[in-house]
Amino acid sequence: MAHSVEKVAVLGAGSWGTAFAKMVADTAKESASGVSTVLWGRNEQRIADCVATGRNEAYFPGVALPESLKFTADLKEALTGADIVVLAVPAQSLRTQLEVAKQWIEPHAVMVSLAKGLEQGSGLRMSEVIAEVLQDGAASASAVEQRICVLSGPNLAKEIVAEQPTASVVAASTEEVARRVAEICACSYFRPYTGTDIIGVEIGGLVKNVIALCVGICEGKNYGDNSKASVMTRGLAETTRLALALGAEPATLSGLAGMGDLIATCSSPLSRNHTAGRLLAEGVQPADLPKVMSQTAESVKTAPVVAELARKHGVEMPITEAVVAVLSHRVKVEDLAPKLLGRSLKNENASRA
Ligand SMILES: NC(=O)c1ccc[n+]([C@@H]2O[C@H](COP(=O)([O-])OP(=O)(O)OC[C@H]3O[C@@H](n4cnc5c(N)ncnc54)[C@H](O)[C@@H]3O)[C@@H](O)[C@H]2O)c1
Ligand SMILES: O=P(O)(O)OC[C@H](O)CO
Repeated sequence: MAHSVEKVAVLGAGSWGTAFAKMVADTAKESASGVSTVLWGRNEQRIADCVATGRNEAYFPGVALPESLKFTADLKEALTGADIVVLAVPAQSLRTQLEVAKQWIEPHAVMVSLAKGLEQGSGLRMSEVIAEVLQDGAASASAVEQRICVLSGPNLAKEIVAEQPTASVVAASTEEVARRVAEICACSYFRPYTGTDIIGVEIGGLVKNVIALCVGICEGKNYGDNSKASVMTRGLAETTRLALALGAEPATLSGLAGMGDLIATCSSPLSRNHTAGRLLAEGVQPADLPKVMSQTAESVKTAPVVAELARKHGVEMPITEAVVAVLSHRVKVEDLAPKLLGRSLKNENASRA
């Protein structure tokens, strides 16, 4: 018997966590559902400022957050009684954060991953990391897996905070769970579609970051729209190859979590992955990116993990490999295009699947 949703906890008070929490609180208000929303952040001073001002100035200066949205730096308080837990911390922090949080997570709580990355070391997708951490002697693997959900799509947080119309995909192992999550965020400016292709949704979201970094390099080198469209299209082809090899459904990759997110991220100056590529082309060293940018660009750490996963499954991913070569100083940004264009000629559709 499914629990009704009374409380949603969002963990991670960065850009996407704040935007998502606002959306859940707005949805509750519009639908008069009575769902309460709490946003947890680890930085006590920042959370105290959010409580005092009703804004998260570090991420969205001047934006008033809903009055009903609660803020806390106390993880136990955030998680106690939460029917849905939304994980909005970067991919490489998720396992550590969840290990600490799991003692207070309700046994029935649905877990929603918002992160778009693969874990370094294990090569696992975020849904797999969550399953690994939450499984213990008490819960069967399938019972835990049924509670795991992912949400991904063309969702630039700054546009969502400005309440610009946006769509996305929520995937879980059953439509019923995906729908429960969709219902907490389906508001006047956000339309979540549901599905069961967790692999396709996750791979679409995390590989597009790598492709966006490559498009950012094109932009920084002042290449025009032909170059960018070529990288995006062939980027989608290699994303699809990897996703299908891992068991995804082809339609997911031409949907919101695949092509949709690729278009948004590769086209937008708001994208941190796109920005990271542009900065590399302008001469910033890969190791200096975190210092120069104050926010997370997941592709920098995820690209080598994607390349490794692809090699393991015998999938060719030339753009990803080229990005990894740039990030590891094996190829200069100037040599990226010759490296990609100089490969042996092939039929466009031959290696799609
Ligand atoms: N920003 C967006 O537009 C957007 C949209 C969709 C998906 N995403 C994805 O969401 C994830 C988070 O991105 P973001 O944009 O919110 O990043 P961000 O850099 O804006 O914020 C990340 C937050 O997580 C916190 N954090 C880092 N490590 C932590 C830890 N161990 N414990 C607790 N908190 C920790 C940071 O302090 C920061 O507040 C990424 O995987 C990103 O790809 C972002
Ligand atoms: O800013 P980025 O590059 O992390 O992209 C944000 C979202 O993933 C876009 O959907």
